[in-house]
Amino acid sequence: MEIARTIPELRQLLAAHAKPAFVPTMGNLHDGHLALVKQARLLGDATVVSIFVNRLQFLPHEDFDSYPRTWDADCAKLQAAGCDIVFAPRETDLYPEPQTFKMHPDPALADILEGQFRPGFFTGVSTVVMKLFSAVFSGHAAGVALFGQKDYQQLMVIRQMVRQFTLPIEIVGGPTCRAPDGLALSSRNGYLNETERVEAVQLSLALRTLASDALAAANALPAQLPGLEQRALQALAARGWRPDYLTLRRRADLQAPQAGDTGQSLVVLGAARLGTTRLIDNFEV
Ligand SMILES: Nc1ncnc2c1ncn2[C@@H]1O[C@H](COP(=O)(O)OP(=O)(O)OP(=O)(O)O)[C@@H](O)[C@H]1O
Ligand SMILES: CC(C)(CO)[C@@H](O)C(=O)[O-]
Ligand code: BAL
Repeated sequence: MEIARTIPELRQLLAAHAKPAFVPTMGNLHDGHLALVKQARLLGDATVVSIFVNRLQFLPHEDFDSYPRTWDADCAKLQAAGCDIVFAPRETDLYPEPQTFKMHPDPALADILEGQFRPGFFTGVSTVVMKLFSAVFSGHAAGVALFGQKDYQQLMVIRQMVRQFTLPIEIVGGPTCRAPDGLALSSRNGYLNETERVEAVQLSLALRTLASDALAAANALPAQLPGLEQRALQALAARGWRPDYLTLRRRADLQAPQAGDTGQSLVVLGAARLGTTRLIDNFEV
């Protein structure tokens, strides 16, 4: 496994390869990341994983400084998973000058849900992903990049960006890896204390309940949905959570369902704080 710190180093390592398969991460790797890496190995002729905690996607009060940085453990896991190249730029390698030129994703998709509660988040994400794509894929006629469905809205924003800029990159979504109790794996799970870790699965259970209540509503769904969502929010709040949103949306555009939308076209998504930890999750209905 090779390690590239700078874009020229990365490009040199990739020069002999035809189709990079790329997994962008912020490090502190878990089995969800490693499942993407294993999938990537089947899809390209060089597997590249980036590790970069991107300041641009964090609000000033968020956890940029405390975000776990676990370089040695990450490298050991990537080596064992069969990664070929780790791209771990320093901030000055990726942002040698202030990033005044930014991506502005469609507000209809990016200013709702995560974007409502983390304003500017998807500008930060899509800007760094565009920069990472440029570092990894320039000079390549084909490539593939993999993202987890745990970050459902992020995957949609990136798909839209790639489509609208006709980048020659296939975007592949990997299923959400879960702990045995059903909690979605996430780097931020490491912030939870023992009691919170036991409680944490309740976010996914609340989403499952919302999904099954919504299916039971059948044709009455558009009228009943606000009440069902409110009930789900209150149930989590009663357990001590501070939910940002628990909602049922259309998979196609993350807008509210309309009469006639069936289960297969819907997704439940949620974000909530337990203590100081903010968790997100979703299920396709
Ligand atoms: N449980 C999971 N299953 C599958 N993919 C995942 C999972 N968790 C994260 N990913 C994916 O891994 C990639 C890198 O994510 P990231 O490094 O932010 O990890 P994370 O666990 O999502 O951390 P965070 O706590 O910041 O949300 C993203 O595409 C993300 O969707
Ligand atoms: C895609 C990403 C690596 C961009 O910083 C990040 O948002 C993440 O880890 O999901
Ligand atoms: N996995 C999403 C990255 C973030 O929360 O900043």
